[in-house]
Amino acid sequence: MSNHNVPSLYEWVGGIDALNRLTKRFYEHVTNDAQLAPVFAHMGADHPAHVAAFLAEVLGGPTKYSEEHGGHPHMIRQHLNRHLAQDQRRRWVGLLLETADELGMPDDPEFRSALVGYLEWGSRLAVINSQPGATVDPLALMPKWGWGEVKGPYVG
Ligand code: HEM
Repeated sequence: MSNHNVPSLYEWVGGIDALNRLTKRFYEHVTNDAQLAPVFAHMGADHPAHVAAFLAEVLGGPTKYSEEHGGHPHMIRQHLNRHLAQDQRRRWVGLLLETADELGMPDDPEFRSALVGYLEWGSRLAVINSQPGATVDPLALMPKWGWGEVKGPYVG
């Protein structure tokens, strides 16, 4: 397969319908999870769809989250001052992956390692941005995730 024909992670997972199925089921589980339910007690009915649109854009799909939902700065703002803890972050990632298994999402090692790489990276940023004193760069670019590397060491 030439590079030109390599599908994006977005295409591989099954597009926006698959991501909507994933986040809908995931947040159903979240509301029944002792550790996570309190964190998401005030989320709106659109939260799963917003997170699906965000993931879609990160994974190489349509740029709807940037165009209609405020892009990366808006997402970061949603995490400010929430004092998220590592055990909550770990549960969030674990439950999302369990939900992907439950729904029969692609489970080839290449896709899952790329997905886990993004979820680890993104969820750790969410924790960092939820601590006191964190600020939002209004020009923050949307992360883009592909099949490979994390593009170098942490620079803050
Ligand atoms: C890769 C990791 C993550 C992504 C992509 C992500 C994505 C998002 C997005 C897109 C929003 C804003 C939704 C909107 O526009 O309405 C949001 C809000 C939020 N996120 Fe995250 N998030 C991540 C990790 C986490 C983790 C680990 C936690 C906590 C354990 C968390 C807790 C929250 C909360 C509490 C909100 C606000 C919900 C509300 O409206 O009340 N997030 N997240």
